[in-house]
Amino acid sequence: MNDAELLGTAATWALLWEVCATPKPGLVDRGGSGAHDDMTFGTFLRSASALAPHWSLQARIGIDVEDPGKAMPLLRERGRVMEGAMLEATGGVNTHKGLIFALSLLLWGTGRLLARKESLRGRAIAREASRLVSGCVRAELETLRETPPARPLSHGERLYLRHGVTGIRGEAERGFPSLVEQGLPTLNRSLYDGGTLEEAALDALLALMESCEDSNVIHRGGFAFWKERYLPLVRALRRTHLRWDDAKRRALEELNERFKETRVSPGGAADLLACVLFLHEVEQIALQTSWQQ
Ligand SMILES: CC(C)(COP(=O)(O)OP(=O)(O)OC[C@H]1O[C@@H](n2cnc3c(N)ncnc32)[C@H](O[C@H]2O[C@H](COP(=O)(O)OP(=O)(O)OP(=O)(O)O)[C@@H](O)[C@H]2O)[C@@H]1O)[C@@H](O)C(=O)NCCC(=O)NCCS
Ligand SMILES: Nc1ncnc2[nH]cnc12
Repeated sequence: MNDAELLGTAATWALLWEVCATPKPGLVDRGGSGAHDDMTFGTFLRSASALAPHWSLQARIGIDVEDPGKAMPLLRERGRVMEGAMLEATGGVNTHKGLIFALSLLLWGTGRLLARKESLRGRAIAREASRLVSGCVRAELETLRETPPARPLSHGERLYLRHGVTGIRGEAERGFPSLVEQGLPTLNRSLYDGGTLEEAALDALLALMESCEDSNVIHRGGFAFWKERYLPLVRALRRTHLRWDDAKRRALEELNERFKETRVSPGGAADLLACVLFLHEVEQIALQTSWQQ
């Protein structure tokens, strides 16, 4: 396998682990469909399979194309092909749209560092990736105030205009702070403490739920719900259950039941979890190959 193919495999591995990790509150996992009535575990496997051949091409752009201004249109073009493949595989359901965007940026960042023979640490990859989207909150969201488009606004765009929520764009532009300051360190700490990869992934998911502006939760539950109910609930669960035991699993299952009733889905945090798993896998591969750690 060449470097781009190896990175593509790491991306698919991350998508599969994200959906397999169980129990996830409100999300699709091996136990069920959470708060979703239009997708199942099988839908995610189909989506991940359809996306699998494309990730190495995004990594290849990273290895070959140095200039972010030249790389971004190429990544977008491939991203649109990927969205088409996803929709075809899932019968029109949006399983991984946000992730196609975020992971394509990270694959480019990883490819760049590889080409420059620099250290492949998660933080460095995220910083590099953010160069692709510098100024995008202003360019894509703030300008909506001055020139509203004729088409319907996306959930993310509407939430920015109403509440200043920057969602995935803000996360990417700021160098993915939820990934590098919360998700990845939490995953590593949990593994260091003896947790399984699944337990560590669930710990990372909770950390991401508490730290990111999840436009999926906010659009489904409302801004006040997110700030006053959802965030305190997640914070309390994390503080009460520091270690893995039956009580912690039960608490996650109970939260899943609550989210199912209220249709709350932390889809943005799920996408970021796949990104954390990808960064973790890249760091692991770097330990075992000639890549710089
Ligand atoms: C920039 C794009 C990602 C497109 O943005 P768009 O404005 O079209 O979409 P958003 O509404 O902003 O949401 C994008 C998806 O990103 C995920 N997400 C949300 N918050 C975060 C976060 N804080 N960090 C990371 N990721 C986040 C989220 O994906 C999950 O939600 C899916 C379900 O979403 P959706 O269908 O909207 O929700 P439902 O409730 O199911 O819908 P209804 O049935 O009620 O309608 C779930 O599967 C997760 O994957 C958001 O959905 C990019 O795609 C794009 O257009 N790029 C082209 C332009 C570009 O490149 N711009 C550069 C910008 S920096
Ligand atoms: N496991 C999951 N469930 C629901 N939405 C998601 N978006 C990304 N992963 C997801």
